[in-house]
Amino acid sequence: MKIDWIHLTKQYDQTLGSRLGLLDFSASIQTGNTVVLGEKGAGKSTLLRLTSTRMIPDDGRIVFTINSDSAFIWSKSHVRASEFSNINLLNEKMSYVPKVKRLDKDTAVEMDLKHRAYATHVSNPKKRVVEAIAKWGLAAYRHTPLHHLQGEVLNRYLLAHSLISDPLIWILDEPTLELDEMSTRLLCYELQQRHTQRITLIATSDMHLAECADDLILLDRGMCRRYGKKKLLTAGVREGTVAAWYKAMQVFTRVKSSHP
Ligand SMILES: Nc1ncnc2c1ncn2[C@@H]1O[C@H](COP(=O)(O)OP(=O)(O)OP(=O)(O)O)[C@@H](O)[C@H]1O
Repeated sequence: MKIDWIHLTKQYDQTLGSRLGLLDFSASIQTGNTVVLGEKGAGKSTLLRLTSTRMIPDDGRIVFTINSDSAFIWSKSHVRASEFSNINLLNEKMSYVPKVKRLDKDTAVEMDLKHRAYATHVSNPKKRVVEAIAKWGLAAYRHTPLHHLQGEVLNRYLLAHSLISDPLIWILDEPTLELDEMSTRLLCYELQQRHTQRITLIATSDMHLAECADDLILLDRGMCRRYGKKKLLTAGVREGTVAAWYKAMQVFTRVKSSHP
């Protein structure tokens, strides 16, 4: 299984000019945990939104290869009515957790998880929902309407919901922003369980979570600065950690931009 991003570009339209989301981004990832790093506005969320097919690239394409018989392409020219059923098939295999502060649905937590389980045709859906509620500490919120969820609980619900379908591709935008230590540990455990057979793409500024990476992508002002195996990239810094490597890259950027 792999994802290839090929010359991906996204520009946001604004009344006072346009803003660059991503520029000519090319990279390729295989099964494992890929962590996307970069400063504010570097393009992390843009890359995740495009990959989740919630947003259409202006240029370039994304190729999702599930196995030798199954591949999907996401590009401007593929967003034609005739191709939508294909993208729906891809979306059944993919879960995306965006950064959200509130949901505007009235459905109760348990009911919504059940809907997701039935809609994605998982085996033994009732058992799966019971397990998800227990695992993510949602028992006290089973009957709570989604629009009442916030902060920590909302984030745990989003993770539980996204995992119900056991997605082949899991996309997480800053998943630990509102998580406590215990839930963060649970997330890291989940990432370790998944990494041999599935793709997980995570944008984060949490260096503890970033250590769960197999691969790293570093974005800088919409462009790919570095990407590759975590082991190889972090071998270049004495501490051998993602945090130390990322800090070194930031210092290097500052020095470079002050001596153009
Ligand atoms: N909906 C939008 N409309 C206009 N510009 C946008 C929009 N979303 C993002 N941008 C701009 O695109 C660029 C990349 O934003 P993006 O959110 O992808 O970066 P990021 O690395 O995820 O940043 P952060 O860490 O702050 O979330 C930024 O300059 C941002 O202002």
